[in-house]
Amino acid sequence: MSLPNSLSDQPGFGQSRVVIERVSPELDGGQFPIKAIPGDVVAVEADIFADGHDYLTAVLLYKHTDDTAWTETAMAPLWNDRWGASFIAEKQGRYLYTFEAWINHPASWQHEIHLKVADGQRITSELLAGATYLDGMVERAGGAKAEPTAVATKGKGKKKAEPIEESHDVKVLRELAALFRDGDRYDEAVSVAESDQFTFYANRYPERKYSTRYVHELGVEVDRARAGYSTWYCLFPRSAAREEGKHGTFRDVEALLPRISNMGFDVLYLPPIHPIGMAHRKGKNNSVICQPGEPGVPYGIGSEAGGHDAIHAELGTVDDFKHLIAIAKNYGMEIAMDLAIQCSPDHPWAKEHPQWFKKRPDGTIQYAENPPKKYQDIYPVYFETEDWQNLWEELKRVLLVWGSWGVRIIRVDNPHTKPFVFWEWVIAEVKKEYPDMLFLSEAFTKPRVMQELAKRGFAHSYTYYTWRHTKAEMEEYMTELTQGEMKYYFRPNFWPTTHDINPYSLQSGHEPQFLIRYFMAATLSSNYGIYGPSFELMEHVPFPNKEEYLNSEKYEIRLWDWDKTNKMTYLITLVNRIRRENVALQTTNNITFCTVSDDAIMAYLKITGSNRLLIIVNTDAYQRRAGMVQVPIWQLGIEHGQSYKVYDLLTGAYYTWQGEQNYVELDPYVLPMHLFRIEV
Ligand SMILES: O=P(O)(O)O[C@H]1O[C@H](CO)[C@@H](O[C@H]2O[C@H](CO)[C@@H](O)[C@H](O)[C@H]2O)[C@H](O)[C@H]1O
Repeated sequence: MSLPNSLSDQPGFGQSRVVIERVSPELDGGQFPIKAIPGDVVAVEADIFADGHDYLTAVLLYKHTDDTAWTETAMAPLWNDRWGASFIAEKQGRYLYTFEAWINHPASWQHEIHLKVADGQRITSELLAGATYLDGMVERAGGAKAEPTAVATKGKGKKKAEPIEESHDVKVLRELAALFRDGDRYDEAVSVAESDQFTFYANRYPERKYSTRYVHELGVEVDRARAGYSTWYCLFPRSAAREEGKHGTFRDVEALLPRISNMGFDVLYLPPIHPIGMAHRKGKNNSVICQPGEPGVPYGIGSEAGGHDAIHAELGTVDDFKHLIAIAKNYGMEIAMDLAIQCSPDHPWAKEHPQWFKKRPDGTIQYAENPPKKYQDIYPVYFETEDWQNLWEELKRVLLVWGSWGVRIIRVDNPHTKPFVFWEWVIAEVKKEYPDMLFLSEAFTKPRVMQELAKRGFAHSYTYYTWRHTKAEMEEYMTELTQGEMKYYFRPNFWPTTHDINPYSLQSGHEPQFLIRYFMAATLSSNYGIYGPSFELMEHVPFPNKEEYLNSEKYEIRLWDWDKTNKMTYLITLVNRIRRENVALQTTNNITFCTVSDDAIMAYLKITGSNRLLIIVNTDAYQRRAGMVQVPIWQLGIEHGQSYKVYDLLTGAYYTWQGEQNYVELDPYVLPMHLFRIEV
């Protein structure tokens, strides 16, 4: 908008008195969309005010980008010039929303006459002003102007206008205007002027000539439901065989699907499945020397057999992979692929597009690093290459090939070492072809960088959950994720461990600690995942002095005991079932922490509609803890002194509680958690 001293010739510029600002949500001045899933209520607010004391009307306008017309909904004043409204993002895709507001002169007029009449003043002149408002309403209701009743026709003198069938509203409004002008019916006119009928018509046919339209049209990116609620299981397909020393195949993975689906997982994430290079191939335990026969790291992508659009032959063929995707679908599961933009020196790109790799002055290429980690078996791709357009197009092509195989979820390895603008472009491009595609950002880095990736289009993001342990840390982190601006665009995906991270907190192998870490991930966040067989078996032996696993299957084929069941597999299966049956666990931001007298017991309410859960966990894996939980009964519609039942969905136990303060005791060696459904 130009400055006032430029005396803009924009129509209405000098007459628009309403200001619209401090819109929420609005990300970075409208640069990025907020996120939703179909059916979400998008609640918005703005400061809307004008000079003087006039009454205002404000509307929220929204539309799906497939629609041409905007839908309008009235905004309600909240407090101190803050206004609010909401709409439902019904379908997938992009919605836009903005605001418009204007001075509601008839409402201001009506308010003033109320005061004058109450003060005993006569309002004859005011009624005439009211009549002109009604004339305006007549016009906007589709009625012809009151005067003149004849129209001029060029060259033929005056001709009588054809009588037009007027609408009910027009007739009523004309009658009211006549009434306001009829000095003999003063009392009747005053009563109409003060009536709801007048308010109704003033709102139905508003004068919007000098309205203010908000400067931005803001976006809502609506992803499919799995963006909001998903349960991930990671496995290396080459370790899916049931025979020592045998390379696993996609068919072996298919054989595991019934088990993984019975445990309640709906996304099966596979680390890279492409040919693995020979040059600088790594050996067992991250050794830079590879012994003959060692399989290398799946992230060392590319060989003579192909690159990112090829499949590692020992796993199967493209058709086998498509078959796996189809069978997984029968079990209600999706396969997520891993995008790692890097190349073994043997990758076809290294030979065909040497300009995509940065050469050092001596002509060699520096291997990739994520300090302090060294990835000596791969070249990083050089995004500052002069040939960047072709590089981007090739990466997009790869993703479209994966889409053509039926893949609709992609976990992206280290996205934070590639330009943000690339992600924004490629995600949008791929979604044009495959609107269902979801991207998970595996960025363990600075907060601002993680946030920016989410804003640019990643549907899910890895988080710091893995390193948040105490009740205080957990509450603080959850508050940051769910109460501030991040709640609009950053969907956390909680992982207690990953194939890269064997956290110090779990290296003791202490079972209660594993159970607690699992349970919190699955109940704090609607999206969570586990590094499958390793986590189930509570694998914990570290590579010395590192947060990594000894004998990691990143470097070797492992034989897992897929038949093993234990307390962890039991808890996982049960909690995943509870997550499916309780909608309150299918959203992350519906959380309220409760005060507990013990500093290790954490309690949180999760409420969606009538589904009300109270989750209590002892974060101290070594000691029995007890304390009083303060239940915010006012949020639950429970009266002081009223008793209510809490039903533990984990154990089947019922407790009768009363009022706000209730006693809990949790022994980590028995079961360090409650998952209560509140029944009033
Ligand atoms: O850097 P991160 O900790 O986020 O880990 C991710 O990226 C790594 C590089 O792709 C990847 O590392 C693994 O693959 C490398 C290339 O083959 C190899 O040199 C590393 O030793 C191995 O850990 C890691 O698995 C991935 O999740």
